Amino acid sequence: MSDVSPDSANPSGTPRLRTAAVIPAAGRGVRLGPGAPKALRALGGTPMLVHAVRAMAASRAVSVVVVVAPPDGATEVRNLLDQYPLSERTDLLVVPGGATRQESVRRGLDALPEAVDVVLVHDAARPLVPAETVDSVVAAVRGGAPAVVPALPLADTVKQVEPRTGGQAGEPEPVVGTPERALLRAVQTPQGFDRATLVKAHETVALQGDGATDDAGMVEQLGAPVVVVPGHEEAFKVTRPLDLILAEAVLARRRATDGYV
Ligand SMILES: Nc1ccn([C@@H]2O[C@H](COP(=O)(O)OP(=O)(O)OP(=O)(O)O)[C@@H](O)[C@H]2O)c(=O)n1
Ligand SMILES: C[C@](O)(CO)[C@H](O)COP(=O)(O)O
Repeated sequence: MSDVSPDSANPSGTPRLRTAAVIPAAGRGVRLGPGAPKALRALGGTPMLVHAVRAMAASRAVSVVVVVAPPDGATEVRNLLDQYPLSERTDLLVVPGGATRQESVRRGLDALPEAVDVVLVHDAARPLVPAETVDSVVAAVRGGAPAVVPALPLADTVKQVEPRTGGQAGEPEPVVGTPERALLRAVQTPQGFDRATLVKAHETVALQGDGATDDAGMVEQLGAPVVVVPGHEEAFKVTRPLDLILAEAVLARRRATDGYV
């Protein structure tokens, strides 16, 4: 088993290398519908972002959390998070985000303390990821994988289509293939990385202007290996209104059975 013990000073007093979680939370949440930025919307009466920060801090491997706030909202987010203090072993930083998820993650990476060698990138929009999933991602990175992705097999058959851009919504789209479902995985976060690998991916791929939808995709473009570990069905992303209903139900069950706050 790899070392996922808490980060702290070692007996000689030299700071140990540390694991940080960057939480991009600067999106609007257009698909969720009108309202406050998605990360600040309530889930069980508590902002979704607070659940996501707690989910990262619940892993004893994580000692630094960097929240990437909406570009004009870093002070507001800092003040909000100060109302939900974390344990003393977790440092919290808040920085302003950018226009795209990729840019927001890069700003989070720029804020990392020097001693950090492993970085998790976790969507604020996945507030209910269990600590075991976080731990298994960190363990795989500390075990030597430069990029680790939690993922689940697909429940639906997937079709590749020729998209009808500019046409009427709902216009039939020709199917051009059916990928073999057993070879596919639906990817979640936190994705875990050796820091140097992720920084290089962000420098290189971002410069090429490629709009990768996840961080591991950028590492793939570098040609570095990426591995998948089992994800968790409760690590789903709150994207559309129905997801919020599901998240409320999961949270209510946890509060009733696990004493979850
Ligand atoms: N400029 C952006 C865009 C997205 N994100 C973050 O990236 C995560 C995953 O993105 P997604 O669920 O797509 O969030 P939104 O971009 O907010 O959603 P939408 O596309 O519906 O607007 C979210 O935690 C979101 O806050 C970010 O930090 N900066
Ligand atoms: C990173 C991610 O959550 C992995 O599934 C996903 O790619 C984010 O995509 P989105 O389009 O920003 O929701």
